[in-house]
Amino acid sequence: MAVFSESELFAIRRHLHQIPELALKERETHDLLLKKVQELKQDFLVVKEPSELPTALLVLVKGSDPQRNIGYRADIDALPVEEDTGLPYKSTHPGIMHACGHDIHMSVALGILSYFSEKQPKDNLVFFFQPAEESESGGMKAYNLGLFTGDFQVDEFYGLHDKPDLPAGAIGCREGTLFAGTCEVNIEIEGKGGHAVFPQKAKDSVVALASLILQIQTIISRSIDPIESGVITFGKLEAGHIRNVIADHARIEGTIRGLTQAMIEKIIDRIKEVCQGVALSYGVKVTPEFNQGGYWPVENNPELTKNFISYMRDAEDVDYIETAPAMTGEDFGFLLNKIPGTMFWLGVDDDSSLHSATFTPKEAAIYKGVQAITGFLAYRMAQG
Ligand SMILES: CC(=O)N[C@@H](CCC[C@H](N)C(=O)O)C(=O)O
Repeated sequence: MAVFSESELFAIRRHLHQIPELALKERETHDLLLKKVQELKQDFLVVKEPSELPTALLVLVKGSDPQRNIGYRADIDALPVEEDTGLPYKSTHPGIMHACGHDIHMSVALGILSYFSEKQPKDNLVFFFQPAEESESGGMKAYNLGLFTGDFQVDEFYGLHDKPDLPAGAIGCREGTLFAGTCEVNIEIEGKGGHAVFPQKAKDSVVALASLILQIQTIISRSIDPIESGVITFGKLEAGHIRNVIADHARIEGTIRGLTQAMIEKIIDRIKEVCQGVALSYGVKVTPEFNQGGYWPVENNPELTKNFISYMRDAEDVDYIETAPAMTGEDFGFLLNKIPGTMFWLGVDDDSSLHSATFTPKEAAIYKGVQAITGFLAYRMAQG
């Protein structure tokens, strides 16, 4: 029954780090978050555990004289990455790791929540611990299930992502687009198998696939305006069974990135055309499939973001850094399309990048983040 101290937040973060879980399976994480919320003073708190999205957790902090409901979102899922940090508190779940720093996001949110559980806010605050940011569009699911209605309605939303190339605790932001929109792309190739030495009798899906990948990569260099830019990465490839049988089937899985929805749509259209061309050239069937879900470009609301930046820039204890747009994606983009708000970065100072097995964010960022954001929320509420 007190505000979590810096050392308590470190302990919470380490515990969360040890129990990473994949999208929509964040049961242990949910239970730990709930336990921590239950340790707080309950006078102003209302907890919602939606059965339709069972690993999500919403906590309302009732304001003393509410003019609006301010939302704060922290994502809670982890990635299928085998941790290689050597940390004494490393993941205890084989093959799964908080390699995107959502353990930091959750700890910061708990720190802010604990502060306002003791010091009642003026406005209502809605904390949303969101499952499934890395895949499965948890933010979109929550919105479409109507979780932000009634007492949990949100008028403006804020949320952060950690950033390894900013100093620990620094706040980064920009007006306009902060994160790219993303779209998952899977492509199946159906050819005809046969003996390795009779290629003329087969339709080789591996050769078609090799050509397809190289041609698709030219979309970025040849089909789009270099000033606007985009990314296509295939991170997974499957084909064949053995060296001396021509593979009848191949499949690739990738991700498309663009800073505008128009760019994503342009890349999708060109991929479809290239698939048709490869199908003709190699006599194979090529079937692309696209899934954008809730990973829309993260577009910060102009007024709210100007206000956020103005506070962070002027605040004495905040190291504010203007950042460029990033090609990372975030399903907070969907929520910000429905509810105005601001996404921003929290520096965690590490040489390893997000999603790497050695990613080791600096814990010093947690408390600095809590202080900067509680300061901002108090300022925002005082604006009337
Ligand atoms: C912050 C971050 O790293 N987010 C992920 C989101 C991935 C969304 C989607 N499933 C995709 O891969 O296209 C990212 O990879 O940027």
